[in-house]
Amino acid sequence: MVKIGILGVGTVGESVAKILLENADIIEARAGKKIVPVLGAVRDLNKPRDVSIPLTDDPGEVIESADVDIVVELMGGIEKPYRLVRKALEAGKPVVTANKALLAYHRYELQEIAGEIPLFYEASVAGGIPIIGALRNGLSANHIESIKGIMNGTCNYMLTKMIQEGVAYEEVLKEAQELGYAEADPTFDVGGYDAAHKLLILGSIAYGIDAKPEEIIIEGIEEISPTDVEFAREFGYEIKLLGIAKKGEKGVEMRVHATMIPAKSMIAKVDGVMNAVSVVGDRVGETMFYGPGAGGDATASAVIADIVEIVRGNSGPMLGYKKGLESGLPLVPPEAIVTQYYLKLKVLDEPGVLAKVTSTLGEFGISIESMLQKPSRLADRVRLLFTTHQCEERKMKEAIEALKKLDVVEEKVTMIRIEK
Ligand SMILES: NC(=O)C1=CN([C@@H]2O[C@H](COP(=O)(O)OP(=O)(O)OC[C@H]3O[C@@H](n4cnc5c(N)ncnc54)[C@H](OP(=O)(O)O)[C@@H]3O)[C@@H](O)[C@H]2O)C=CC1
Ligand SMILES: N[C@@H](CC=O)C(=O)O
Ligand code: NA
Repeated sequence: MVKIGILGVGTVGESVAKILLENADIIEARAGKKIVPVLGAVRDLNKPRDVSIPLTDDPGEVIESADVDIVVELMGGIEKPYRLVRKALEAGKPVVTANKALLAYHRYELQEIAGEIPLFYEASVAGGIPIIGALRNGLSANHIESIKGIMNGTCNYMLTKMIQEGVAYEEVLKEAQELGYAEADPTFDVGGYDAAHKLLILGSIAYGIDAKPEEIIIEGIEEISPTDVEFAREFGYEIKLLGIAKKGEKGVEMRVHATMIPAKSMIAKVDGVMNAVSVVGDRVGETMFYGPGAGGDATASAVIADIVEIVRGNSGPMLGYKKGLESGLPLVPPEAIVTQYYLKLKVLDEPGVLAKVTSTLGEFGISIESMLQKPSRLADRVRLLFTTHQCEERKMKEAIEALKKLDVVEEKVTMIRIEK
């Protein structure tokens, strides 16, 4: 029998304990051994729970208990779980975690500490989708060309409900929290940070990039308006919060932001809490992984898959080597990324305005791909919408500052990156 200790018996932890108990027969058949949750740590021992396992309010007790063979970390946070996971590994106990914030900051230190002790983290990226397993195992023969996808269930659920049903931002965020999709601090979701944590984990497995969240572009969905969605559709695009990691001549681009993607693409059709990640390998070509990105049971499914792997005796390097993987490709600095852009400007409706705007873009070497002019609510203003050909982020940022200084342009200029 293998005994499991769970740090955090909340949305995911509770589901893990329940599934281990309720699906014990099938799990035992697949793992080859009985797997039993024996102890959980929580903050509040008096809170009602949906599952009955022994509880403590001292996480250290779970790690130290001679009765616990594998430690599962599902409490969230960064430094506290780091200390606990480290302690468990140093005590020689395998660890499973769903904590992407922890891994975004400490994955390489933990890989070092773990050594031969298994440290598995399938649930940390795209919830129930086995994307870590796909990269570590199924696609291990490939150099990875790109990884692109919807990696935050809360944002995709919110965008879908806001766009398709017109539900207000605050209301739909509350729904996502009640459904157990959102992080303890939901600004991690809507601000793009959670998707960035996941992207960094994938970027380490695919490319050996040892970057921190502060080193990549992270933008959320707070600024996306229904008007942008409507205009995006006129150009044939949908808007999704994407994580993108792409190998190019200068290294690896990594970024998270609201993105205009062709309405006909598969990812554009992914709605609600579902995530989808496209991985292009140099030998296999494009592969696509789809499934629930958040929620107790879906996430617990991935956590238990890791436990089963450990019980079967699998391990291997947690991420792969830090240096030397993909010839030590560097991270491309945010200002050097190259992509296409959508711009929305409100301008005075008078002769010569369009020329001023297009010549300003031209000064920064930005070439216009298509343009639309739309009436605005104010009679003396119009909206100009552009999509551009590829240009460097630095040039686009400089051009936006120059546009804002034109006397015919109103202060706010909306920019959304396009990914084809
Ligand atoms: N929810 C989801 O869909 C997904 C979550 N994750 C990750 O899984 C982890 C858990 O998420 P989730 O289950 O949603 O979070 P919850 O907030 O629902 O659960 C957290 C649990 O940890 C306990 N806890 C927190 N701090 C401490 C502490 N200092 N000492 C003891 N116990 C503590 C809480 O106790 P108490 O119950 O008493 O408050 C609670 O039981 C996070 O890292 C999250 O990012 C990953 C993928 C999907
Ligand atoms: N808050 C996250 C949970 C899963 O990782 C999300 O919404 O995707
Ligand atoms: Na996963």
